[in-house]
Amino acid sequence: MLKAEQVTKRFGGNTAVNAVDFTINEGEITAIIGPNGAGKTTFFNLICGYFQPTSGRLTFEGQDVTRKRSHQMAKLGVARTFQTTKLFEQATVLDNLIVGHRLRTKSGLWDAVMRTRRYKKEEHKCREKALQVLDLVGVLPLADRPVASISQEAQKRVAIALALATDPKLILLDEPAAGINADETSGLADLILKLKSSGYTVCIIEHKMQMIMKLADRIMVLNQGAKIAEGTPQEISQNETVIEAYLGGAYHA
Ligand SMILES: Nc1ncnc2c1ncn2[C@@H]1O[C@H](COP(=O)(O)OP(=O)(O)OP(=O)(O)O)[C@@H](O)[C@H]1O
Repeated sequence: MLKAEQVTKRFGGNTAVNAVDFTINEGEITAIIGPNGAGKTTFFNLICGYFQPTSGRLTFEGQDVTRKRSHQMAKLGVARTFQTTKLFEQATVLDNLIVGHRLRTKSGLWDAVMRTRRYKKEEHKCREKALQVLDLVGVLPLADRPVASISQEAQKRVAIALALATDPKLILLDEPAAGINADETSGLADLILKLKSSGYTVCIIEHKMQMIMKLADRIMVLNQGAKIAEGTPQEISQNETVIEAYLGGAYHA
């Protein structure tokens, strides 16, 4: 579905991503792991068009997308989640979804002020879509609650719903389980498996190794910008280079 060939991103003299070859297969859960500063987030930002590579090539469903911007990648079907801090805390869960979706639909200010037929039709569609994705991520009963009043885990589900509202084929999850407890993490892992069984392709950055080992079909390991390994969870957990660079004693303990 998505292919990176020799993708490199430099910031001044710092090579954040260094000649990475990588494939995301349709229908799979692919994970990117690696120590802090390894280049994981930068790689995500390259895939979804927030950054353009310094060199190398990206293709999505056979189309060259190396120079595409984020709104173009969103249209092609690539969405990423943001940290929950990007939610409007005082607004309700549903309004967060509607505003997020409206930012991506077609009506302009004129339509909104005049409440044209197009605007009303889009508004209705946004609302329907919002309710549908809130149901999918399991927070529909919280739709009318202000975001500030719901749990961290529920907020993380809302952040995922926000990405799903754009109807992506590929969804990129950036540390979805950061800062939540073990029970909540397991609930979130179930949701990610549900996304896969609903037909989404998932790529995930996560530090919680147990979760990744359970979820991922394939894992890529980055270290200092370079890919040092790629394989199934079992292959990765036995890979000497990975154990040395990242997993260390902590994983085996
Ligand atoms: N916008 C930027 N401008 C300059 N340097 C950047 C920028 N974004 C990232 N970097 C640098 O690129 C390198 C890789 O950072 P990146 O955030 O991609 O790593 P990461 O693996 O996601 O780390 P973490 O797990 O801590 O989030 C770091 O040295 C970082 O300082």
